[in-house]
Amino acid sequence: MTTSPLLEVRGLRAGYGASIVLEDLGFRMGVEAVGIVGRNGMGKSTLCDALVGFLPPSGGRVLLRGNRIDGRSPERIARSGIAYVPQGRRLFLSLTVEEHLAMLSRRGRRWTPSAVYALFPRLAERKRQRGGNLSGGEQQMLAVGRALLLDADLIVMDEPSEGLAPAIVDVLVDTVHHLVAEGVAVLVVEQNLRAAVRMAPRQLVMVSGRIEAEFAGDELLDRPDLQHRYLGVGTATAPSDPDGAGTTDA
Ligand SMILES: Nc1ncnc2c1ncn2[C@@H]1O[C@H](COP(=O)(O)OP(=O)(O)OP(=O)(O)O)[C@@H](O)[C@H]1O
Repeated sequence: MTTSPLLEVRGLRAGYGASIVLEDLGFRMGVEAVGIVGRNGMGKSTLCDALVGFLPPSGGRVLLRGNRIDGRSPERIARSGIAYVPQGRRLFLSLTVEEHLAMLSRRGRRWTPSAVYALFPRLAERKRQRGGNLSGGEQQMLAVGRALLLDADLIVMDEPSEGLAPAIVDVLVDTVHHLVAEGVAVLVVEQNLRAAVRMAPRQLVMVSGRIEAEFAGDELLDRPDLQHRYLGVGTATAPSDPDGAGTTDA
């Protein structure tokens, strides 16, 4: 008997009005961390929005543990088991850390605000601070913590390392590994190739709205030719420049 993968995406098509962004996009993942990398404008954020129901797909299928979820509302998809940490974190600037967490906390769930504070002790210290007074790293921790309270099977993160100090990126990398060890899958869109490789042992490369290639481990980090081809990393970038090689920005 074959079991369904955690997430299976087949022939996905989505866009904005007449402009089709995702076309025949497919991949599968289990309880693991998978990175999505690619040049700007290839459709990575559109894929996140299509998976979580913010942008209903116009074709194809999204299956979570074998059940179709495409066409469901974002609320139903969240209840089905996919949580979203959107780009820019989208927190309430006037609500405190504990108010954010209390809003989503429900009796009987595995993830509680205390469990989130145990994972991110920094948030416990900042409990009474408003969203607008948190640092970028603290906001990202809160956005991840909020997603965890949904007890999701899969967390979709759109550019979580954006604008964060290296030490906070380390915390995020550890968090992703911790989640996978706890049975929570993570699909992470990253501009920062180095961060993507550290978070996820599989990276899928998006080109013009499709998954065009897949790489394992740090294969991409050692291949400036592939970085140039798939990620637009310039040939002018010295291979010894860790920041240049670490970003997928063109
Ligand atoms: N709300 C929108 N309305 C119309 N077009 C959009 C909208 N959002 C994105 N697009 C277009 O869809 C395409 C894919 O954008 P998307 O943001 O998904 O790419 P991306 O790979 O996430 O890039 P980036 O890293 O720059 O965010 C781009 O051509 C973009 O201009």
